[in-house]
Parts: sequence; C-alpha cells; structure tokens
Amino acid sequence: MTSALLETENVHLYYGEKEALKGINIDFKPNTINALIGPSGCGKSTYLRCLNRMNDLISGVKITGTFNFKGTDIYAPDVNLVTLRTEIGMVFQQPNPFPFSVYDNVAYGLRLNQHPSKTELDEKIEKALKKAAVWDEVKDDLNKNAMAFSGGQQQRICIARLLAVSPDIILLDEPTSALDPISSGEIEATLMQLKSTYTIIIVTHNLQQASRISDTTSFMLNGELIETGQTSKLFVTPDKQETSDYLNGKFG
Ligand SMILES: Nc1ncnc2c1ncn2[C@@H]1O[C@H](COP(=O)(O)OP(=O)(O)OP(=O)(O)O)[C@@H](O)[C@H]1O
Repeated sequence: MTSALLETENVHLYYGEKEALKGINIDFKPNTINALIGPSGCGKSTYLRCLNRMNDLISGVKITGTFNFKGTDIYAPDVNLVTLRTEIGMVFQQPNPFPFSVYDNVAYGLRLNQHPSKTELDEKIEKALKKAAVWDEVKDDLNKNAMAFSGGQQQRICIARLLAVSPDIILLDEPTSALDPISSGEIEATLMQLKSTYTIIIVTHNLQQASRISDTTSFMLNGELIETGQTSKLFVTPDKQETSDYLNGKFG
C-alpha cells in the first residue's frame, strides 16, 4: 500500500475560545485528489489553511496535533515558511493573479527562489502554462496583464504560477465557485491531469464536483471529521447517518 505524503493526526484549532477543529485525522496519498466537504462553517477552509500554515498569522489562533509531511513536522520551529508554501501551494476561491503580465506572474516564484537564465525562465513558464492547460489561450499574449483574462483563465494562470515552482501538494479552496460552468469544467479537467504529478486537496461545496473528480472524500461537520474514505464508497454507501443526511440534502 502506498504510504501517505501528508498525515494529519488529532488536529485541534482554536480561534480564541472557539474550537473550530476538534481532532481531525486525515492522510493524503501521492497522486490523488482529495475532497473536503461539509456545510458552511464546519471548518473545511480552516483545516485546509493549517496544511501550509496560513492560519499562523491570525491572532489568538492555537493549533495542536501532528502534521507529518514527507516525514517532517510542518509546525517545527525551524521550518522555512516560504519553502513550505512552495512545496504545499494554495489556490484561492477568487482568482488572484498579480496585477502584471502573465509572464511575470508565472516567473514570480522562480525569480524569488532560483536565478534562472532568460532561456530557462521561458522554458519553465511555457511548461507551467501547458500543465495548467492555459498555454494555448495565453501564448500570444504573455505580456498582457493577467487580470485582463477571464476568471477561468486567471485561475489557470494562478495554477501555473504555483506549478512553476514544483510543489508536491496543491491546496484549492473552492477554486471554481466564482466561475461559470464551462470554466469550472476546464479547471476540473486540469486537476484530473495534474494528479499524475501532484497531490491535490480541494475544498468544495459542489458535491457533484467532489464525486466527479476526487479519489477520497472527507465529510466534516461542526469542526469534526465525520467520515473519510474512498469517494466511490462514501457517496454510495456512507458509514455514518450524518453523511447520508448531508449527501441527501437534509441539511447544509
Ligand atoms: N479568523 C477567524 N476568527 C474567528 N473565527 C473564525 C475565523 N475564521 C473562521 N472562523 C470560524 O471557524 C468556523 C469554521 O470556519 P471555516 O471558514 O473554516 O468553515 P468552512 O467549512 O470553510 O465554511 P465555508 O464553507 O462557509 O467557507 C466558523 O464557525 C467560522 O465562523
């Protein structure tokens, strides 16, 4: 059996007095798409943001538990956050390209971390945009402002920006909720291709999306993990009544 790339155990998170995560245990295997589902406010985004320490900056937050990434504790005091967020990158709900050219967006992390020659940079940028399945749409406009493209194209440019620095894990927080169905479908198809190289963890409100693209699904409710497992099993024969009720639209 393939071992997990990222293991989380007994994760608790407190926003001040409020316990938003109540002992979450989820493992993520390489080359899988993993969906996090559950009603609004159940803690999906909070948990996702723990995975590359995006909650660290919120004052009054306390996080406990184990986060083992490739055998290393991501909360160890000597962890370099820039490196961590290169290895475990995040795509947000609203596409957030920087307000400069497509080329400079994708080059950003490469210029920060490495010192590539112009030829190397050109090659890496083309490769990243191809992997993000947006190359054909932007290749003649690499100097155009990234914000001048459609929402779906912007989201794929953001994915390319992240892929350029070779992450292991891609975190996505409702990446298609601001997009039209065609753009959403394109992002889904892109993610399906990317899983041969990366491990993907996606928060989604769209149950059909979770069932279409994910290998595993974790259902959360009120800060607790109710059930996690193979998507094909969880959607058809969930173990827990709460999961069944949620999937059948009885709440949420
Ligand atoms: N910065 C914060 N400070 C205090 N409480 C917060 C903060 N962020 C989130 N919360 C609370 O923590 C709980 C979990 O929120 P979270 O955003 O993780 O849920 P979610 O499942 O992602 O919801 P949604 O699907 O609506 O995005 C909620 O009760 C929310 O109000």
